[in-house]
Amino acid sequence: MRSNSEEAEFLYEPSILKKLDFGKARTKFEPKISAAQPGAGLLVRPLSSDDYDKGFIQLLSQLTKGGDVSRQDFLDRFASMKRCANTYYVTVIEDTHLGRVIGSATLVVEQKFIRNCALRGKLEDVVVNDSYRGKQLGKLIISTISLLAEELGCYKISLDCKDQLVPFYTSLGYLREEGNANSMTIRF
Ligand SMILES: CC(=O)SCCNC(=O)CCNC(=O)[C@H](O)C(C)(C)COP(=O)(O)OP(=O)(O)OC[C@H]1O[C@@H](n2cnc3c(N)ncnc32)[C@H](O)[C@@H]1OP(=O)(O)O
Repeated sequence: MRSNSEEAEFLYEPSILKKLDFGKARTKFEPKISAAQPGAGLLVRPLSSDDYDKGFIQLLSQLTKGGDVSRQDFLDRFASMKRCANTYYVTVIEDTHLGRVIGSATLVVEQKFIRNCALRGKLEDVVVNDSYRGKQLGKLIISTISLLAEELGCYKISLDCKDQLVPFYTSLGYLREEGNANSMTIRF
């Protein structure tokens, strides 16, 4: 499970992304793209331990407060996520010409006892670099995560988002279920 760079490693096995059937995606791509064929100069892959140097943390700062994450902080968190096997699927889009991470989203797979020890997916931390927006890459990374959740056997996937993004996620198959669409929070 090595990435391109000699010592770098992927967070999870990349081959699973090639298996995803974009014929089952809940949106249309025009022109057609998929995780296996995202377009010239782009690569959809798991987060790699060398992505600190490819601008991953700067990308996340376009989503929310990134904070002052050092290379060691990044590597420690990467290793900690990797130890939680089959749980964290941080997935990125790389501009391979520039060697920069320009999109990211995370699937968290929660293990449950209910529903015969089911798995539930959560979509987290979706972001596309602002100079790459409007080119279907948001749709691509979210569809990748949704199909990955299905491939891994999750019985559902859900997300929290701001009101203004509801139409966007609705166009990707996410629904506000009647009587069950509240997200509640305590902030610390
Ligand atoms: C669960 C979470 O993580 S919620 C947090 C989501 N992330 C953010 O808000 C971070 C900042 N925003 C971004 O990174 C991007 O704007 C994203 C990820 C929301 C969308 O990325 P893009 O690459 O621009 O999306 P993409 O090109 O696939 O857009 C697809 C469609 O959604 C629409 N869309 C994109 N952003 C928005 C938005 N904020 N509100 C409503 N519609 C939107 C586009 O107009 C487009 O519509 P079209 O197909 O009819 O032309």
